[in-house]
This record gives sequence, C-alpha cells and structure tokens, in this order.
Amino acid sequence: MNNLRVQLVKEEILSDNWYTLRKITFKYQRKNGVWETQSREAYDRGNGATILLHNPEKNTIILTRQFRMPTYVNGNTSGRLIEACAGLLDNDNPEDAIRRETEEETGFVVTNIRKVFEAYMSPGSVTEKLYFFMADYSDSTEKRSGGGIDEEDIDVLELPLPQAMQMITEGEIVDGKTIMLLQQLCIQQYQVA
Ligand SMILES: Nc1nc2c(ncn2[C@@H]2O[C@H](COP(=O)(O)OP(=O)(O)O[C@H]3O[C@H](CO)[C@@H](O)[C@H](O)[C@@H]3O)[C@@H](O)[C@H]2O)c(=O)[nH]1
Ligand SMILES: [Mg+2]
Repeated sequence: MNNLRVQLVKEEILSDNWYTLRKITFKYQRKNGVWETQSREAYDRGNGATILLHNPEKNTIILTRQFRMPTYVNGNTSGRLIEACAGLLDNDNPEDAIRRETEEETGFVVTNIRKVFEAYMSPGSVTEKLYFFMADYSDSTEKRSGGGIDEEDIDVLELPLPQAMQMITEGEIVDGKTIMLLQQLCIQQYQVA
C-alpha cells in the first residue's frame, strides 16, 4: 500500500466479534489536486479460494449447497445457496487451502488443481480477494465423506454442465463466484472446440 494520493489518518475497529469491521479515515487527493478527508468501512475476513470440479468424460460438475444467512435476510427465502466449493485461506497459500476445502466440503481428493484467476468480489465494502481454481475429477477419483466440518451442513451436487448453465438463467444459481467459474469452463470448452 503505497499511493501518493492517499494518506491514512485513523483506523477504528467497529466490530471484531467474528471477523473485523474497520472504519478507515483517510485523506484522498482528487484528480483536481484538492485533498479531502473521507472515511469508509471495510469488512476484513481474510482472503478466500474457490474451485469448480469437472468430469471431462461426463461433462458434469460438482457444486455444494448450504444455508447462507446473509442471503436469507436479502430475499433468498430458503436461505440455501448453490455454490462452488469455497473457503477462507486460514493462513494457507490459496492452492493448499482449496485442496483442504475441496476434501472437507465435497469429499473429493483432487490432484490436478489449476489456477484460473483472482478477483475482488465486493471491492466497495469487503477487503477479500478470492482465488479461483479448477480441477478434474472422474469416477475413480478418491472420495471421502465431505459435507463440511463443525456446524457446516453441506450437500454435494453433481450436475451436467448444460443443466447448471440453465440454472443460472432461471435464477436457481445466484452466487457470483459460481457463475464466474461455470462461465469460465464454458469459455474454455468453446476455445478448444
Ligand atoms: N459462528 C460464526 N461462524 C461464522 C460466522 N461467519 C462465518 N462463519 C462460518 O465460518 C465457516 C467458514 O467456512 P469456510 O468454508 O472457510 O468459508 P465460507 O464461508 O465457505 O467462505 C467462502 O465462501 C464465501 C462466500 O462466497 C467467500 O466469501 C469466502 O471467500 C470463501 O470462499 C462457515 O461455516 C461459516 O458459516 C460468524 O459470524 N459466526
Ligand atoms: Mg466453505
């Protein structure tokens, strides 16, 4: 963080009950050269990683479904959300973290993990950067129990890719990272076709 147009003035912790919500006051130099003082809240829950598992022989993919309270309070009447497997890095590097999360949430023990891209998912309010991966699985890939750890209560779904794309159109898949990964897989298939 070294931007000559920004000077940090003050950081206050508004909440650190689970993750950390800060109010950051800073001086920002506008394009016209004038310095002004602003403040912004930033929710810091660390960085995360997400992965789409794909079976190239069957053209199926693996997704998860779990209860997400923030969606429940914003229009998702069941609160259950279909998502690509994902988790917080918890001090691991992104590839190790997603290998761990894949096994905990889906049960699959994948070896050929490929990085796709990285993205800030909500840059006006959340500090998190998300690292995106893909990996292949097959009927012979080692599979453990999955379903998540602690309070997690995760369903594992195997769907044909065309069906998952249709579910985006019909509003049954409404999670940003999941839509990005499914579309990326379609782009890759189009490029090699
Ligand atoms: N008790 C408690 N638990 C919490 C709280 N907030 C989150 N958790 C729990 O902490 C666990 C974190 O599990 P992970 O698998 O590591 O993370 P995730 O919640 O799946 O997050 C992933 O998906 C997010 C949503 O797309 C991403 O934002 C994130 O980067 C990551 O990829 C989840 O079981 C979640 O319910 C809280 O305020 N209190
Ligand atoms: Mg998770």
